[in-house]
Amino acid sequence: MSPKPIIAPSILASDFGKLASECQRIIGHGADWLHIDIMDGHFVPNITIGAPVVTCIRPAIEKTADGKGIFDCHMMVAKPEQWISDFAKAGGDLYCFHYEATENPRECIKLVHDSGMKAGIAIKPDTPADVLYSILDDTSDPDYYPDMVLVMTVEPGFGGQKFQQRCMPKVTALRDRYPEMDIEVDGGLGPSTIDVAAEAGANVIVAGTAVFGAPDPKHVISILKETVQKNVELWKTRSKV
Ligand SMILES: O=C(CO)[C@@H](O)[C@H](O)COP(=O)(O)O
Repeated sequence: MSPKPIIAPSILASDFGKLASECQRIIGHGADWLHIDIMDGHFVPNITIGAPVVTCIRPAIEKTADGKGIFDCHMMVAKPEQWISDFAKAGGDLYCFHYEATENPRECIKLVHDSGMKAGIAIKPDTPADVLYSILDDTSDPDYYPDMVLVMTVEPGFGGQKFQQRCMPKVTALRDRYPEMDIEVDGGLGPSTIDVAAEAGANVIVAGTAVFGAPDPKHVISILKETVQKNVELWKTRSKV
């Protein structure tokens, strides 16, 4: 099955003073998922929110059968294994941890699946994509297989940074090798950078500043989604060449 376009605005760019209504507003504008940036001050030099805040916003967002309202928790934390059960209880749907933060990524995927959440695995801009190949090539046990890969396009830690185009060859390599995988990109994405990200092969688009800061977020979300959609056929042709 072809990956579908998924737009996941990062709530880091929202007004935290009215977080629940900000989440509702952006879902109302057509966002598919909410990307929730969890930072612990250790893995990255910044602190954001934890599971109690996720618990508070969960009742405000309905999850629908077609996959809207998913809480995509990006765990920029030093010990990803430690928070799995808290985020599962809080209503997280997808728990995306960093490859660089754990000694045993396969075991971490299994623990996330055991908690009832989907598992994502993220790499920072300087981490090569091929570190993931042994995990992604081994389809023998779905418990140990990630549901999504996240290629960071900025150094994790802060919103509002410049998109790093140098990360695109990793997205292309992953898309060509894993045509059905959900591949997320995160950092500096918006109407001016979506073309290269979508052409490379990203289908899950995180955008914070570009969506929450836009006068017309609905328009921005539709540009992002349509651009991914236009590229889905291109990826198929490319991977056959
Ligand atoms: O994980 C991060 C930053 O660490 C991202 O989710 C950013 O928060 C995205 O924000 P923009 O670059 O779109 O403003």
